[in-house]
Amino acid sequence: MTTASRVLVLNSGSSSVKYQLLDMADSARLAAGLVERIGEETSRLVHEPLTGPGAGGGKRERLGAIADHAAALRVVAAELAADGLGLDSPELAAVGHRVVHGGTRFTQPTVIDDEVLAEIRSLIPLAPLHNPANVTGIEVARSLRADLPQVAVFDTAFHSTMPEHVARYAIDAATAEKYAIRRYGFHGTSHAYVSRATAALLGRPVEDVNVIVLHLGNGASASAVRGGVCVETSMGLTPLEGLVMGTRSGDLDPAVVFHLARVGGFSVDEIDSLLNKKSGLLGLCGDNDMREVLRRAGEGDESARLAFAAYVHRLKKYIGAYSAVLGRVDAVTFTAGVGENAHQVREAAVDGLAELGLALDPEANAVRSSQPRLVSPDYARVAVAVVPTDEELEIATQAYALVTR
Ligand SMILES: Nc1ncnc2c1ncn2[C@@H]1O[C@H](COP(=O)(O)OP(=O)(O)O)[C@@H](O)[C@H]1O
Ligand SMILES: CC(=O)OP(=O)(O)O
Ligand SMILES: [Mg+2]
Repeated sequence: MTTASRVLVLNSGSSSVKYQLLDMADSARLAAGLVERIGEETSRLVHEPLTGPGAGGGKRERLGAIADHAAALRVVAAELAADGLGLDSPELAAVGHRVVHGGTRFTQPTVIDDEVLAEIRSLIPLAPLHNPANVTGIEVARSLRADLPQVAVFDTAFHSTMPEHVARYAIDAATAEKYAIRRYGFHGTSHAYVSRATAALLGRPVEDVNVIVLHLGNGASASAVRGGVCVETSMGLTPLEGLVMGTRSGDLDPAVVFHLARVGGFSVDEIDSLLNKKSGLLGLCGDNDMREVLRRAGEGDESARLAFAAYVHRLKKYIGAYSAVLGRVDAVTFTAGVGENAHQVREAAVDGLAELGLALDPEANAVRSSQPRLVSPDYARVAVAVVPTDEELEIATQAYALVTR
């Protein structure tokens, strides 16, 4: 039995790496940071040691080009080492990796060996913005510390409980089977963590609570969770389906793709890039950051107002749809960058849904806080909650449970 109780979590996104070092003996955060704008001239690292000699000194920032994820991870390792928290530490029990796509095979946290890594690599076509960065994270961590267990925690895992008739697309069954075409769902560690935290906030057992979770970050997804079990989610084969996102379209008529190809002469790659990188809020108004959209909309900018209205309309549709899926809803919970911070989005999404039992307390909704909280009045049949997500803590918890089992 090992006494090592620390877990380093790497959450690699398409152009960023978020990381945390946690001590699972008491769930304490020992260091945290972020590298963003990887691949650009203006890359930025923010590192905060929360223990050891560097603690108390606040955040350290480094600016300057970081070419790719491998370079970013080396910089992260060096920052941690500078505080005596490097990968060579004997107190490390594991590295936990967020892996976005786990396909049909990975529905549980998994210790990574060569074969598992090859399988994660083979899923790159289903998550081209995410899985390559996840693979790089695993390779770099292994190269720095070969003896340490590396654990993959999959975004798709929490959604693997969706019933077959929810997960299947209504297309030819043999074709779907041959190409593994079905709805997988993403942001699962966040939906799992936030749905549990919502039950705790309501003071009720998870088994008794039905929650609609709205994870609104750069990528955005909704899920319907019945008694702690996911029964429906808005993302599908890839993280493109569903809500309007920062740069992704979410739902559209698939014939848009044929039309662009036949009439517009677009290649498949060009359409992929259009829908994943140049759509959503960015496509509608030229800005993908909700802060900027809100600022411009507040100044009367028409395209920003349109983008906001389209974003909120899609949210409302999913709240309505998932109310029908669940039958009884106890809470609607907002999380991630937009959900936790943009009170205007929460207000507009819930507006007009009194018949579904939803109402907001405007004063509570306007309060800025990093704590889980209710923003609905006591009389509301359905609670509206804001719960900060913590994918890193959830990944560390799952990874640590696996390696100490
Ligand atoms: N104060 C704020 N008001 C509105 N939106 C915000 C605020 N802070 C962050 N955001 C939004 O949150 C998004 C990032 O969310 P986050 O959950 O960190 O995303 P990801 O993990 O996908 O990178 C930003 O693009 C921005 O639009
Ligand atoms: C799966 C997904 O969309 O992740 P992110 O929001 O980090 O881009
Ligand atoms: Mg995220």
